[in-house]
Amino acid sequence: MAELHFFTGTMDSGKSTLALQTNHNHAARGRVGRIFTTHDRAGAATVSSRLGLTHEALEVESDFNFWSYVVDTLTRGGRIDYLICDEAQFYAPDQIDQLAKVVDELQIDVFAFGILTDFRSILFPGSARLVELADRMNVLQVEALCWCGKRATHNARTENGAMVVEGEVIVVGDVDQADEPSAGPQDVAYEVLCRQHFRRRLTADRAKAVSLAPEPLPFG
Ligand SMILES: Nc1ncnc2c1ncn2[C@@H]1O[C@H](COP(=O)(O)OP(=O)(O)O)[C@@H](O)[C@H]1O
Ligand SMILES: Cc1cn([C@H]2C[C@H](O)[C@@H](COP(=O)(O)O)O2)c(=O)[nH]c1=O
Repeated sequence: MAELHFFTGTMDSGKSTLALQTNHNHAARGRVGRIFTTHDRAGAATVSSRLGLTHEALEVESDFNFWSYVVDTLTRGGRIDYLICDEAQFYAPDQIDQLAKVVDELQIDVFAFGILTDFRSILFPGSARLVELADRMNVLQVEALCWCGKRATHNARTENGAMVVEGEVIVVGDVDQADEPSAGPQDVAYEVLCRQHFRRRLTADRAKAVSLAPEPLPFG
């Protein structure tokens, strides 16, 4: 039986790597798939992993219809055994419904990968629909860590180095790497945090500044 799988985790937890590994393993056994993504950091029509793997993909525009695409392909004699869907948090809920229909009516496996919540800690509509419809939901086993060492559960956004909770929902960006110079004044970056430090808006930079300050921070 085909299934709709949803693999989720914070940013930087290995989702795109797993997406490309999943494609590799299925393709190696002669199965024929299609790889989809949208708004990847590496640019349009590309799935990129921080481990250095990249693969060309089909870009999912807002009016793209998975059901029509698959039916058209099969009607023209094409073969599709599975779909890999990266950055699925950005897909519209209707597109997730189309993916579920592809699984049920055409017996094609769908492997979707995406983050659950945005920088405000609110579910992305596409991810919410995946939670509602997926046959299996898997949380990535390689845990991204907060600066304090606890498991990171939230994706914080920083602007001018400070965590923000207002703004556009979709802003493509990356987590700052520890060995890279910190973001410039206009840069938007992301940082994964545990819930406590997300609630307190305590990013690594701010924690460092606070620990150097003479007065302790008055937490409410
Ligand atoms: N230099 C490295 N050596 C080993 N692992 C790395 C390195 N850089 C990144 N990674 C791994 O890659 C993961 C991020 O993979 P990626 O597929 O890009 O994540 P996601 O798609 O979830 O944002 C990191 O959590 C880390 O485990
Ligand atoms: C939290 C959050 C993230 N994004 C963007 C930032 C990245 O481009 C992707 C996530 O990619 P990853 O492969 O999981 O690292 O999503 C966004 O647009 N809005 C947000 O709130």
